Amino acid sequence: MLQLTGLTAGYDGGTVLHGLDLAVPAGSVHAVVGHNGAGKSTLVHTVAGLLRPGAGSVRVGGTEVAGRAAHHVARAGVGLVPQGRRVFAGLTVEEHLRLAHRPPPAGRAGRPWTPGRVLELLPRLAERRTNRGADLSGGEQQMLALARALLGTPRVLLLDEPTEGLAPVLVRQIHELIGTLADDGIAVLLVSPSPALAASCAADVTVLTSGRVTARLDGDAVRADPSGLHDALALAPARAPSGAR
Ligand SMILES: Nc1ncnc2c1ncn2[C@@H]1O[C@H](COP(=O)(O)OP(=O)(O)OP(=O)(O)O)[C@@H](O)[C@H]1O
Repeated sequence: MLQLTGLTAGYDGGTVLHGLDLAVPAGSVHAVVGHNGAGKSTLVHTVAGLLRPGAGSVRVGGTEVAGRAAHHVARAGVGLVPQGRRVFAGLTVEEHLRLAHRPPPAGRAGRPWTPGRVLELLPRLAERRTNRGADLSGGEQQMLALARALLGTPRVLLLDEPTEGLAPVLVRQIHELIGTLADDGIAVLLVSPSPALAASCAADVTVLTSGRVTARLDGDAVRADPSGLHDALALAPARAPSGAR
């Protein structure tokens, strides 16, 4: 469902992603794990159309979207849950959901996501539906960011550090939710510095080091023995050299 080939991207200072190849089939979770500065957010932003790639291909269900604007990529079926959640402080949960709801294009397979359906999936948000973004806990804000992305009925969901700063009980809930969404047919690409998140729910795990793939592991193998993933991360430099190259 999501196919990246030779993806290269960066900023004015230079190249951050160096020819990345990666695939996420429908109904599966692919985790990209890497230290701070490895290029994880750059990867997510490039796929989402927020950053123009220097070279390479981004295919969503076979359609090329590399270099297209973010609204076009969203229309092609890519949903983004950004790092830091970015909910609106002054809008209520209901208002967020109303604003985010976009009926899927004609012919899109699967059951469309509506505000009612996301509130069934996320009952805590239903209880907080009249609360403003500023009054939600970090976990509730994360759920709201996820709800907002689902309301475009995505075929591909990009999750940028979805458990950052959350208590262990919420981290477990997010792991379960990610599994539920993949079971529903969504291709999930999640990026995180946490090997635990990758090991919890991913079918495939890629280690990103200074914008290059340095290991590809099978999720079941990581669950059986996480030492391979820990070794791959230990071999990666803890920090990318300062600035983009
Ligand atoms: N807007 C920007 N302009 C210039 N350089 C940037 C910009 N955003 C990120 N970078 C640089 O690109 C590199 C990769 O950053 P990126 O945020 O993609 O890493 P990351 O793996 O997501 O890190 P973290 O886990 O800390 O969020 C870093 O060297 C960073 O300084």
